[in-house]
Amino acid sequence: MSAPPDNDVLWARGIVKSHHGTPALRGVSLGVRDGEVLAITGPRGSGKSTLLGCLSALLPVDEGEVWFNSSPVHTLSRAGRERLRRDRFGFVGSEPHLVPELTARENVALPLLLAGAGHKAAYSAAAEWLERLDVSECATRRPAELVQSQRQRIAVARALAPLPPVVFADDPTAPLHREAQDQVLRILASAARSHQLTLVLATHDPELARYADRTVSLVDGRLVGPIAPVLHGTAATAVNAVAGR
Ligand SMILES: Nc1ncnc2c1ncn2[C@@H]1O[C@H](COP(=O)(O)OP(=O)(O)OP(=O)(O)O)[C@@H](O)[C@H]1O
Repeated sequence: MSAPPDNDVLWARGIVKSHHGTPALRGVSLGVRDGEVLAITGPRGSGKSTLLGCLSALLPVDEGEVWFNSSPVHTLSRAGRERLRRDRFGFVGSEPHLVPELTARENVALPLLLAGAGHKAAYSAAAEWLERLDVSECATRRPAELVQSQRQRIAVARALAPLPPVVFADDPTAPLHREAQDQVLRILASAARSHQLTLVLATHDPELARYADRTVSLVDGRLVGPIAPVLHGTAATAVNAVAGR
């Protein structure tokens, strides 16, 4: 087994994954560099969510390897994967799953409090992120009192507030209209860049991939197109250089 390159925060090789016998990934190899904003595009059903799930330790792979910071993820137990997700990863899905009993500010402060932050620091960070996401006015309201697009902005604030090393975003702008999509993606990408977070963004809309440093495309469970899977090793250095990687 060869070790992943040092500057890749995530590294996957030959991932195969099926859902109840339906193949979703058919041998995906990919490296994500530390601090990179990477977009994974592809049509509906091409395997984007499954790839994000495998990279973010939500789903165990059927075959292949996934590494995070040079440590294997594919060999972790379920509890180990859960710990990794809780401690190191942030996640924004296409539906905002907020705690209904908590206000917006409490929802955003929650991961910080669980990570051991003091009450004052957690609440002031939460207020700051709500402001950045343009939903300060929602701070003391509960999810049921808000519209879907406000809830989604709060979910984005909650994912970013603890500044996890890697944020996974699976079609995060699905509930938003076009202008808000651009604003939220701009905030996600700029927060990632200013805090040196790695952002892995899945979207079926190639337009939205313009916020990324690099885009890879999935079709039918395979990486395709002009942007090939990231290769490593001496022989690959020239190929990657030509491809601007
Ligand atoms: N829980 C599941 N059970 C059965 N099949 C599934 C499941 N999740 C995904 N699939 C199938 O796996 C394949 C890849 O799905 P996946 O959701 O990863 O694609 P996607 O590119 O993210 O699609 P979308 O853009 O619609 O979210 C599809 O054929 C899909 O129907």
